[in-house]
Amino acid sequence: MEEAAVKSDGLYIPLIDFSQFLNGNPEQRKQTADAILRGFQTSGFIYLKGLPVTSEYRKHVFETSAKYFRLPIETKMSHCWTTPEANRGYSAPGREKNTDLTDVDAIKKLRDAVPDLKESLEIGREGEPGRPNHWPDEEGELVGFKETMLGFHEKCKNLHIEVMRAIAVGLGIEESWFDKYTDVGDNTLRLLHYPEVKRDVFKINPGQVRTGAHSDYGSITLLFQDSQGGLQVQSPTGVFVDAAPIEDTCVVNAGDLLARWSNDNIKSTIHRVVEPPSRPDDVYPARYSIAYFCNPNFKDYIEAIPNTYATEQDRKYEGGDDNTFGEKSEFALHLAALVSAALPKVSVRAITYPQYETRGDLHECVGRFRDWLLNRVIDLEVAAGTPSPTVEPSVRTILIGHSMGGIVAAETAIGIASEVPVPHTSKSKASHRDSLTVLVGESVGPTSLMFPYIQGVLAFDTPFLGISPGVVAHGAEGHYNSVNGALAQLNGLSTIFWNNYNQASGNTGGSSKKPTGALPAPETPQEKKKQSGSGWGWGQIAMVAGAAGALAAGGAAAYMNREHLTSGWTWVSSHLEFVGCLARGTELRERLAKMVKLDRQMGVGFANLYTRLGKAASAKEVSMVGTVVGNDRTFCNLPEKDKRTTGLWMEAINDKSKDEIGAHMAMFEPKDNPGYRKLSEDAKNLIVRWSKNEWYESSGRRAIQ
Ligand SMILES: O=C(O)CCC(=O)C(=O)O
Ligand SMILES: [Fe+2]
Repeated sequence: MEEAAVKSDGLYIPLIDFSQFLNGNPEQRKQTADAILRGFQTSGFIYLKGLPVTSEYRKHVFETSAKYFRLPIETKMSHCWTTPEANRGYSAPGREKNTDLTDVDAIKKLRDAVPDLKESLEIGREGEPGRPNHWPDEEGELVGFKETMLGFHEKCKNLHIEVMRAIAVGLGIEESWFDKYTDVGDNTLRLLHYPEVKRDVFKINPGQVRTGAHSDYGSITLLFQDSQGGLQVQSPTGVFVDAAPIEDTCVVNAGDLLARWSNDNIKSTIHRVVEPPSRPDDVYPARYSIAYFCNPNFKDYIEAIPNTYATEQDRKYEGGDDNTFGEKSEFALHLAALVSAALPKVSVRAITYPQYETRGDLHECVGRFRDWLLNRVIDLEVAAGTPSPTVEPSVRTILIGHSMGGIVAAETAIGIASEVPVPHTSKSKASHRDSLTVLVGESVGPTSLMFPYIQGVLAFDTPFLGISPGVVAHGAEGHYNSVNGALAQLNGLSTIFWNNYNQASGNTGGSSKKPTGALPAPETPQEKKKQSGSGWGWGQIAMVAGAAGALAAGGAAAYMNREHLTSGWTWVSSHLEFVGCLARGTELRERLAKMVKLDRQMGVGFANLYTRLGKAASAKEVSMVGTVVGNDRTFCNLPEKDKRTTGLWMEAINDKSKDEIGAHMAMFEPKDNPGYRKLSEDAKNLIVRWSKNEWYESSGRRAIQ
């Protein structure tokens, strides 16, 4: 039933007859499912035959693809790939470089030196709001192109559903377990063409490849290759082994997401495309392949698949990405609903920024967030059909950040606004003449220039002035101290808290009063495993975004996650750069002052809703500071009561929480925060207050796809 498709250097890739799963009896189905799962577990790759894709149909799709690539480059460039979010359209040779590198400069260098020798067309789910596919005009040879490709997209979508069912059967869980993740079909069909290339090119440049070594990022990839060859898969010993074409088969490999989703039971293996196996001629012929990259539905919450771990302890990865504002961003959605009801003239949307993006250096993170925000707003403006979005944007954004996310949100707003001349009180009539005049114009209405237009920054428990000494002090919450200790040991970071402590106590003295926090307990092997490469982040940014005259908000997460507090060094160091911004006292105060200025001069609303402990909290001994009365306990350092320099700070009392970090984390959990309703109301009222202006009054709610 199972043969070897590839067997070399310790790499074994099985060739499996999928018809035995699709049409077989229960025993055949189970055996086939087991073989499929085993293949994914051992090499991360399998070959499937017996597919519901006839040779003629396959040939037709490949021929249609070849016709497409024969179009002149200018024609193909007319519908080119634009943003990673949309991931649709044509990519010319040299645009993409497949690699597992993550450093932007290093990738650029590599791409310049050895660009992938390929071109491609990405086709996403047709009809996804705000993300249209970029189709070529259907003329001549290309008549019927769209229909063919959408038909194949659908065919592959069904194949994805069936392969995931086989994995479920192999794992011994409900066969339909994955169906709820695969029904939408948030998958990408990618037509690939590797143009013919002189043999010398590979000789002259030893690093030259057709597609650089990489792993795929989604759940599974269905790869249809022609007969030329060149695909290689990395063996356990690090050797690249040919995964030679076998007629009428499909190569299926698991991606990074499935590896993580399966608690690393399944492998996501590195592969690449090189020149075909040696031939006598001087020119390697063109190669065509078609990859179908599968993902769970983009809206889905992802956590470990059942039966991929024995006990809770064995679960290596945290679920989901977007649980700061409640498990499925409920708070963001709830708030969007409240705001929507209060602002009936505009459409309101909540959009969450992916958690994994909030890493590393603060300024780089802000840059990435800004790019993302810009793309999202452009998508919304395009969907709304706004004629000139940069002159008269119809989208207004409220950035909403939790914890450190508030700092990202504030930095983003400051950055965007700094490119806008401060408006004079008298408006020049010339300002709306054309977009260029407006952009460089000196005296214009504030609303016409900022793009994306930020209406407000709403922060939740953001330590704009650092973290309160009570949080770091050695006290009743024993295990939290390990991380504080770890933080304190790290160069530079020790000042995060102590600067603020000094400030709070009026002590401007030196570093002699640093805490001598205990180092974290030695990690268990389990914990170690949990941290290495797991990719969880301390933060996430969530957005509540509106469209077509609406609002958006972005923010981030808990930078201290309860479960991760005990994990010590790795946690701290992996986010060191980012958390490090808390150590820069002057920068902290300047940031706040800039936000206040933005509020006053440009009408960008700004507030920080900070947690304060209520009835459940006891007074707490704070070493070197004294005693903090129970209900004075906050997570954030509070400003002196001068709103002119620090903006609006509103308390959000939690009567259930016994400690500051608990309150900080439970802000958006109704069951752990009795003040949740009030918090939501306060947040809504602020957004409504900031948004009820001329723009709002002149809006009419428009339907957005
Ligand atoms: O063209 C191929 O055979 C493989 C392409 C690939 O691995 C990819 O695009 O991710
Ligand atoms: Fe790939």
